Amino acid sequence: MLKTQFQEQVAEVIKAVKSTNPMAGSITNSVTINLVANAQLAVGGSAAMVHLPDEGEFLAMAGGATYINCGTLLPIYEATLPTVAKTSHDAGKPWVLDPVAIGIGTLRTRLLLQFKEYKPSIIRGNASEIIALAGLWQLEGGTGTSNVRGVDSTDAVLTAKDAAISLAQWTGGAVAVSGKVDLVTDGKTVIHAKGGSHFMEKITGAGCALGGVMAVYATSTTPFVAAITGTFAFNLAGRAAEQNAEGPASFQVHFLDELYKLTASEIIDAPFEIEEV
Ligand SMILES: Nc1ncnc2c1ncn2[C@@H]1O[C@H](COP(=O)(O)OP(=O)(O)O)[C@@H](O)[C@H]1O
Ligand SMILES: Cc1ncsc1CCOP(=O)(O)O
Ligand SMILES: [Mg+2]
Repeated sequence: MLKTQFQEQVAEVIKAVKSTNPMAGSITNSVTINLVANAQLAVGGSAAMVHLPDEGEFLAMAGGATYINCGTLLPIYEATLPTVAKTSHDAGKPWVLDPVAIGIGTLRTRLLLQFKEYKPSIIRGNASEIIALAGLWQLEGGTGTSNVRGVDSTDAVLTAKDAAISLAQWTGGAVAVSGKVDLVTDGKTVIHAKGGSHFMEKITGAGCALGGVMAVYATSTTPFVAAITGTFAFNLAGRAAEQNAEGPASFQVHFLDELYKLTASEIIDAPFEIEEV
């Protein structure tokens, strides 16, 4: 696809979400739940966070897409997460997976393994998480969880390229690897997108919020375009927020303002390169 065709589709979904206020429900971690909801609202979406299986199922059917983030697991999630993933998959509804902290504990490993058959429409993670998920699913480019050190990446984004491509080819959706330069792929085309801010590594939840925002965009376009749109929005808003930030706390405040202010005509300024696989 041509660069201008991506830009047109990204501008379209930015406009559509602002005018339709689509709902994307989330089952997400207790550390960053508030930032996720605020980021979803800032771009024009509607947020709803739940923990229980029947409530998750309800949101999956009522909303346009669902976000699952396994950051802080509790025993109830053993029932909730597979129910929501299966409901979304069987209903043909898009769902976004953030495999936060893959490798910690047996429940997380079991759930992430189970998600393979429910084919998340978008998988979003940092490089270490994407490599580890491909490893868990026994796909090319994946390895064990040896480089996962909690929730932060110890790998460079480009080292996760093969893992991202094989995950996308398995799901038929999109995979986004975040970092200084982000990589988004649908298994055929790879987008390399620049921008953002070093402050995004100094606040917790930039990645979680990005997954939640991708779910909002996934209500209104293809998984690949939704993942690209979220990535561009965060790169532009992060870059702009840094101009007025004195540290991580003021950065987070400015970041939400910049996400809110971002328009369809500005998003076409997001810098990116296209690579065909
Ligand atoms: N050093 C950086 N420079 C610019 N943007 C960054 C940097 N690190 C992360 N980001 C941005 O922060 C967001 C979250 O990415 P990341 O920090 O990799 O996720 P996670 O929080 O899951 O580890 C993405 O939008 C990414 O582009
Ligand atoms: C710190 C932490 N611990 C468990 S989940 C979580 C949040 C991780 O958020 P992000 O990956 O977006 O920085
Ligand atoms: Mg993360």
